[in-house]
Amino acid sequence: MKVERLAIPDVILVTPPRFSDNRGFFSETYNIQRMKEAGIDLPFVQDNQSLSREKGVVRGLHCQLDPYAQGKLVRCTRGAIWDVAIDARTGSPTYGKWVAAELSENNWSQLWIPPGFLHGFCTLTDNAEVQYKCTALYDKASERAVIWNSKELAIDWPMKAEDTILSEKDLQAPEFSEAKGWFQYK
Ligand SMILES: Cc1cn([C@H]2C[C@H](O)[C@@H](COP(=O)(O)OP(=O)(O)O[C@H]3O[C@@H](C)C(=O)[C@@H](O)[C@H]3O)O2)c(=O)[nH]c1=O
Repeated sequence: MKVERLAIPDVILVTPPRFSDNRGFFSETYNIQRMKEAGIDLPFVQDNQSLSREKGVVRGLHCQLDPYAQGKLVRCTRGAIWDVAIDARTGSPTYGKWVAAELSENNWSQLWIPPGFLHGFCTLTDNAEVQYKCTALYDKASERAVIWNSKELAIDWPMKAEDTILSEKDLQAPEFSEAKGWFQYK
């Protein structure tokens, strides 16, 4: 399995092998031992899947507060997305910095986003299907969001604001300064 630590080294891009033959392919998309060797060793308790019908859908930037803070292992099984992780851990040397990776049905990569990060993505194709494993259960009261195009974060999204589609909730999210103190760097 290919393993790459990104500019924020706690964020890890992994690419499991795909074995192709005349029928199609086979792939171990999650193997606890290989993920542990890659540095992803928290237990997962919930699997999620979303479908975004159109290119330009933005979901995020989302997190849950402790004790429901979630690590997420994200992949794209249909189409392509641009996935972004933002370090929101107070005291972290990379606090307020972001990293991104393209995840697609073609490159077969998965992005590990630890607890204490905000997460979001935009779809690069129509009908983008995203599946991700989470280390904590959904807890509505613990959910928090930061605005996707935060001036403070200056995320270099690969599309213009006028081409995006967001939920009402995400359009009303506050600036990153609101996230101060949500998480501590451990
Ligand atoms: C996230 C979530 C939502 N829901 C419900 C609440 C709501 O009625 C409906 C849609 O929820 P949302 O609009 O929050 O879905 P969405 O905007 O796709 O939220 C997701 O965005 C990405 C970026 C993440 O990182 C995820 O953790 C999650 O926050 O699904 C659950 O039942 N369980 C869950 O775990």
